[in-house]
Amino acid sequence: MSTIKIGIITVSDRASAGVYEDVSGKAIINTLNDYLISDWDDVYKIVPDEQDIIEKAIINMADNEKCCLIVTTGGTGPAKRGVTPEATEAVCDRMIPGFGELMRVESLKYVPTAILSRQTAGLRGSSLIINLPGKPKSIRECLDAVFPAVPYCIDLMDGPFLKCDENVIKPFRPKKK
Ligand SMILES: Nc1ncnc2c1ncn2[C@@H]1O[C@H](COP(=O)(O)OP(=O)(O)OP(=O)(O)O)[C@@H](O)[C@H]1O
Ligand SMILES: Nc1nc2c(c(=O)[nH]1)N[C@H]1C(S)=C(S)[C@@H](COP(=O)(O)O)O[C@H]1N2
Repeated sequence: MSTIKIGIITVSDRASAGVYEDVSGKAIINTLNDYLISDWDDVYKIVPDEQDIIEKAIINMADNEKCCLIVTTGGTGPAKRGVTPEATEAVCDRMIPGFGELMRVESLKYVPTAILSRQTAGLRGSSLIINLPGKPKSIRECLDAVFPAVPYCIDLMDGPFLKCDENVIKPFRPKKK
């Protein structure tokens, strides 16, 4: 069986320049390690807030690395250089707006500025791409909300079966594969 690969893309001018450590990308890896019982490998990249560079990173992880899931962090807000949702939409075949909608609703429990995130999700080939905000604490807040739907989404794309630790996160699969 081929290994499950998951892409993590940190989009931040300062983290990519080494001004600060990328805490958010590592938080994604730690959270997925908590959730998943299945063995998986991360494909990890830090990029600046440049639309073409973000697009190339997503395309490489989807088309070449064959990541079933790609999670981005950062660049989703109204700051002028924030273009991660635009890069995501540009490379996706189809969008799944419910991810962004649910993450914003859940995030409102933590911060009134949750509505500032334009985060979205979409499909490219056999990859699901999900945007998260940049703040380290937003990673778990958002992933806890939407991850229960992720394994079934990947099932429906004929991707690998993601087995989760149900004491940590309960995936919902309406139909057995
Ligand atoms: N990847 C990250 N790792 C650690 N902290 C982060 C990360 N991204 C954002 N933050 C924190 O969240 C704050 C708000 O993030 P902001 O939206 O300004 O993104 P940023 O990536 O820092 O911006 P820029 O791309 O201009 O460097 C930052 O000041 C920083 O403290
Ligand atoms: N769960 C959660 N969502 C959140 C936040 C947060 O702290 N927690 N921060 C908000 C803020 S302050 C901003 S500006 C937007 C966009 O963040 P980004 O530009 O770093 O992606 O995400 C929002 N969503």
